[in-house]
Amino acid sequence: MSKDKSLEAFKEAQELIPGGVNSPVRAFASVGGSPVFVSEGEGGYLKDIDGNKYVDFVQSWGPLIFGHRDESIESAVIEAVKHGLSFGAPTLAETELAKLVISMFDSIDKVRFVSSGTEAVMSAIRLARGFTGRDDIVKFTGCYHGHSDSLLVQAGSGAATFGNPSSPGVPADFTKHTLLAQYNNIESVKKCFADSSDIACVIIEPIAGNMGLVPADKVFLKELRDLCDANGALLIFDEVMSGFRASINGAESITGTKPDIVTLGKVIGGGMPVGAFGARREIMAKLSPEGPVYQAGTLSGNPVAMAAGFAALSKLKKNAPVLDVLNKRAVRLVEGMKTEAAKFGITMQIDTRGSMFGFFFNENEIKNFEDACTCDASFFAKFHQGMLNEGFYFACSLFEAGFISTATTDEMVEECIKASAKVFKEIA
Ligand SMILES: Cc1ncc(COP(=O)(O)O)c(C=O)c1O
Ligand SMILES: N[C@H](C=O)CCC(=O)O
Repeated sequence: MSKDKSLEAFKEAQELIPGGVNSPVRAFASVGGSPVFVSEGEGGYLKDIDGNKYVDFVQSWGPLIFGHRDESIESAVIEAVKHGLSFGAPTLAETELAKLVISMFDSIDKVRFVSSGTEAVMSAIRLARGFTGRDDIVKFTGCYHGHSDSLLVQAGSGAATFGNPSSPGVPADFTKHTLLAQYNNIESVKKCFADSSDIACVIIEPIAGNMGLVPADKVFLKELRDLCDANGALLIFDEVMSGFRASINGAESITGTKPDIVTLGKVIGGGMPVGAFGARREIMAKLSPEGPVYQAGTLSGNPVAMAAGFAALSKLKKNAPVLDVLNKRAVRLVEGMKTEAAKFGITMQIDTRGSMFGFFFNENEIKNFEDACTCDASFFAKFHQGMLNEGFYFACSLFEAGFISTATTDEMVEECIKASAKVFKEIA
C-alpha cells in the first residue's frame, strides 16, 4: 500500500499548520507513521489521496453514526444551503431540533445549541456555577471535556496521547477551582467534598471514551448522584461522545442515574459542527437572556447544522433498535479480535456500549485512567500500523474509543477480525 501522496501532503501541511493538523490527535504521533490524508468517505469506508480504501472505525471521532454521505443527511444539508448559510436570527429548524432532543432525554426540559462540544461543556460549567453560586468543580482524571482552560487538567484524549494532560498556557489561577477525582472511585470524590464546601458541580463522562472506552459502574454513578445531592452540587453528564451512540435516551436510560445537566455534541450535528447543553427548566432559566448567566455564539443554531442534526436524530429516533444491531457488530468485532489475540498469547480487555467499542492490550481490567496508562503504548502502535496497512482505520491513540456505523457491515467486521489475526501473528 503506497502512502506517498499522504506523506508529501503531511510534509507541506507541517510547514503551514502546527504539527500539520488542526486537532492534535489526528497527527498519528503516538502510533508512528504519518496520517493518511482523506479524499472522501463513502458509507463505511474512507479513501485517501493515494487511492487506498479503509474500513473506518473512527467516523470523524464519533459523529457519523450513519456512515459517510448518508443520503437523508446529505439531502437535508443541500436543501438547507439553498435557503442561506447563516442568519444569526431564530429559525424554525432550531425549535424542531430542540423538540427532538428534549423528547429523547428525560433530564432535559430546555436546550441551548452551540457549535462544539468544548463550548457546550464550558457553558454548562458556567451555568452550574451561576446556578449554585459556587466556584469549585470536580472532574475525573482521564475524562476529556474539550479544551477550555479549567477542564484541561489531567485530561484524556489528545491531551493524554501527547503526555500533557494538563496544558502549559493555562494559568494556575484558572485551574485552582478544578478538583480531581479518580474514575470509578467514590472515596476520591468524597475527599473532594471533604476538602471543599464550594463545589458547584461534578462533571463526568458517564461512559468515558477519552481514555479508551471505560464505562462508569452503575453503583459508582448512583453514589455520585447521592453525594451531589447531599452537598448541594449539580451532576453534569458529558455525553458529547456517548450521547445517541450508547443509547438514544442518554446514559441516564442505561445507568439509572439522572444528571442535572447534559452536554451533547458529535452525533447531534450529523457531521456538522453542533454542540448542546440542556437541563431542567429551573436550571436553564438562569441562562441569558432569561437569566444572568451569559452565553452566546454568532453561528450558534446555524441552519445548515441544525438541518443535518435534525435529519440524523429523527432517523435515529425512528430506527431506535438500530443501536442493538450496531452493538452486536461491536461485540462481535472486539470478541473476535480478542479470540485471535489469545491464539498468540496476547491478552485483551474489551468492552462496548451501543455503537461504541474499546479494547486494551492489558492483563488487568481497566477501571480508570491510571489503569489505562499501564497499557503498552508501543504494542498498540504496532497493532495500529499493522491494521492500517491491512485497510482498517482505527483511532490513532490508545486513549480513544472506536465506533460502528450503520454502514459498517457484518462482512467488514469479519474481514477486520481476519486481518487482526494476521497482524497479531506479525507483532506477537
Ligand atoms: C466527552 C467529550 N466532551 C467534550 C468534547 C469536546 O468536543 P469538541 O471536540 O467538539 O469541542 C469531546 C470531544 O472532543 C468529548 O469526547
Ligand atoms: N477524543 C476527541 C474527542 O472526542 C477526539 C477529537 C479531537 O480532539 O480532535
